[in-house]
Amino acid sequence: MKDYLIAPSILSADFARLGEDVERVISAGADVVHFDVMDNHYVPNLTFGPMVCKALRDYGITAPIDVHLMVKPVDSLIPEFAKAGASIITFHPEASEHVDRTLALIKEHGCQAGLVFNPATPLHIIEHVIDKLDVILLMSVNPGFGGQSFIPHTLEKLKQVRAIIDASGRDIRLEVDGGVKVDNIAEVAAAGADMFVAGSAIFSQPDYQLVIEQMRSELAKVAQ
Ligand SMILES: O=C(CO)[C@@H](O)[C@H](O)COP(=O)(O)O
Repeated sequence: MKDYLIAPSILSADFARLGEDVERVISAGADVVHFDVMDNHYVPNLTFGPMVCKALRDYGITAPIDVHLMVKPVDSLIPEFAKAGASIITFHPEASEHVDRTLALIKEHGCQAGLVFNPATPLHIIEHVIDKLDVILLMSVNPGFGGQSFIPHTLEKLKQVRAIIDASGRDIRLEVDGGVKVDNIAEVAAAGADMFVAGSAIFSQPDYQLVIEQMRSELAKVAQ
């Protein structure tokens, strides 16, 4: 099977017991912690910042932390998140005045770098910065909230980005975020994604391991 990564979005975790809940989901078989940073400016919701990322590291979380910045401006938070233990930092091109500089800043701070595309954001910028990308994240919902429905048009966009990545010959993860569930993950993988953010699908269930196993068994059905 392809090397697929499952990244639970802790937006849907139990904030009152965050360390415990994140440890539980990683022990249940998740690969990456997806850490949604919202500023009530770029998106209409407010979550957490570098202090909470550091608190998870101090608690003993060693899994990669995938920081998705839904903030504007972006740059001042990058050193803070790198210091706090982020592994991957992604941001929205609309939120940075200088996308190339922001990507370079992430890499200078020792993290993997990625761009995030909203459902209506065009993809043309990728060709200008592909040499600096470790991750491309396609939003399959409008950012700001968990529990929304997957926007079907994302499947076509995933196919386009998969073709761009394959043609580049570069090792770039194609991540998808929003409305990913057991019953659509295979279709999303078949369109080209290899990293799956899932919040409500995992954290709303009593048995995280069962959901993650069901997702992996759906992924095992995808033709290579
Ligand atoms: O970034 C976001 C929303 O802005 C996501 O990470 C959601 O948190 C995913 O939640 P589900 O759609 O899986 O419930």
